[in-house]
Amino acid sequence: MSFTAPGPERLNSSDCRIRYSEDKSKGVYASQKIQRNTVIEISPVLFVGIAEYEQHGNFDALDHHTYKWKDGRMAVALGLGSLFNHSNTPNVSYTLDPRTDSIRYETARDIYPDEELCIFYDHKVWFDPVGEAIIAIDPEPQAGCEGLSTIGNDDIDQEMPLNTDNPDEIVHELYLPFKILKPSPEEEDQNSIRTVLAWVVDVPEPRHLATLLKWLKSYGLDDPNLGHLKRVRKKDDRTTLLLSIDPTPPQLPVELELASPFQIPVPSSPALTLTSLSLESTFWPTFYAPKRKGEIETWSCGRVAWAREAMEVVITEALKSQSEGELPISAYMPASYGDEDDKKSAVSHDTRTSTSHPLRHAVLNLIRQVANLDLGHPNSSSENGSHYLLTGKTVFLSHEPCVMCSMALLHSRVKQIFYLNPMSRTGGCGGATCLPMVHGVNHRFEIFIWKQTVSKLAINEVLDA
Ligand SMILES: C[S@@+](CC[C@H](N)C(=O)[O-])C[C@H]1O[C@@H](n2cnc3c(N)ncnc32)[C@H](O)[C@@H]1O
Repeated sequence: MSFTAPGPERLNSSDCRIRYSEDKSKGVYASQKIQRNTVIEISPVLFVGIAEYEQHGNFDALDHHTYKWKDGRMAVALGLGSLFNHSNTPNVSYTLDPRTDSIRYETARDIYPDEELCIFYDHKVWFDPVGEAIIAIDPEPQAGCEGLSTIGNDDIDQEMPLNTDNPDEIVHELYLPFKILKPSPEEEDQNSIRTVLAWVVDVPEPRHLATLLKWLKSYGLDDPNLGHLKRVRKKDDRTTLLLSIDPTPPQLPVELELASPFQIPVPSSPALTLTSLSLESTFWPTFYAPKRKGEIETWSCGRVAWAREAMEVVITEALKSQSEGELPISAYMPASYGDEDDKKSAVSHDTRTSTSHPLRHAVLNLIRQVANLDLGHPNSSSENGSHYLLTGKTVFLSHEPCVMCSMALLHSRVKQIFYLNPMSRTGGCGGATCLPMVHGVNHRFEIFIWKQTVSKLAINEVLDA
């Protein structure tokens, strides 16, 4: 029997062919250009019951061609379905259709003649994948194939090959190499509204308002920190003007013969939801800015490539740390994507072992390093601790930060963090707790969890990372 016999000429309407390669044996290839989102194959499936599979399927060649169906049965895809090879950057997505007991394969991008058509099996595969260029694959090969990743609906996560020709092309959330931890909407009540004390004054004569508004401006009291609040409140025939949030009362123009200003609590930020709008407006009329809440920024190919590169640095640095006798934990703050003026970057390791100091975590070392960088800068300001601030920056981490480090990141005003290995027992960003989402903290940052964990960097799960 020949293992290099060409497959049949025309297999389906998309004219896909079977070809052989030394590394992967059979695979599916395009023989002409295929547009993105084209259904190239619908494979009916044959089912193998769980008991039957455990007795037989587990041990024969079919094991390499089975899909785990959502009800636990194993499914053998007929047609081309069993011949798609795996890629971490697949160009074909697949969905299981329980109504018709079939699997539908669709191109995730434009395909060119002679390109191999690959699907994404799972983050852990049981063989050494050939031709992968992206970050370290979990090296633990599994004894047998336990089926391709469990699929049961359309929400399978897949990575899309990045379009290097067009770095601005938006990558669909489904194809991102990371998950976005979305905060659940906060329960809002009167007590959850954050307020500051502001000076206000009653203005019995509405004609004085214009004079007072001009006066506020000339005295520099048109504070941008009050931009989320309306200047005037009209309630029950009473007109009140917002003056300032300074600790001392402003000196009002005497000729207007106004009563003394007084202090009241006003919301410290704009209303992000309609509920908070009505709650905040009971304190003082507030502007509604719904877009700012939980707004998830879009990810372009260029930005995803930047994040991948940063994760590669994190892995390399964590392994370096390990080779130096430390824990394999690292943190990396790259220059911000798309900001040519931002050159600030820093990388750090966990140094608990060499320093015999329990607080020398990678994150704390990173923040300390940034502080040192900034203190050495001629324009640095150490006022209010601002020299250690990571405002607007992204930090990439080999592990989910512990509660202490999560709090330090929160204080540092970091914009977002990415981490590889979750720490379910000790993590402060989704594991044991999620500090940026705790009620009452004064800053929130976005959390992105890389879909692929790296077992080479595994540490004891009760350790603080
Ligand atoms: C569903 S089959 C795919 C078709 C298979 N190549 C064949 O000739 O029958 C899965 C098997 O293909 C091989 N394979 C799939 N993707 C591969 C990859 N990226 N690198 C190496 N081998 C791969 C592995 O041996 C795996 O068990």
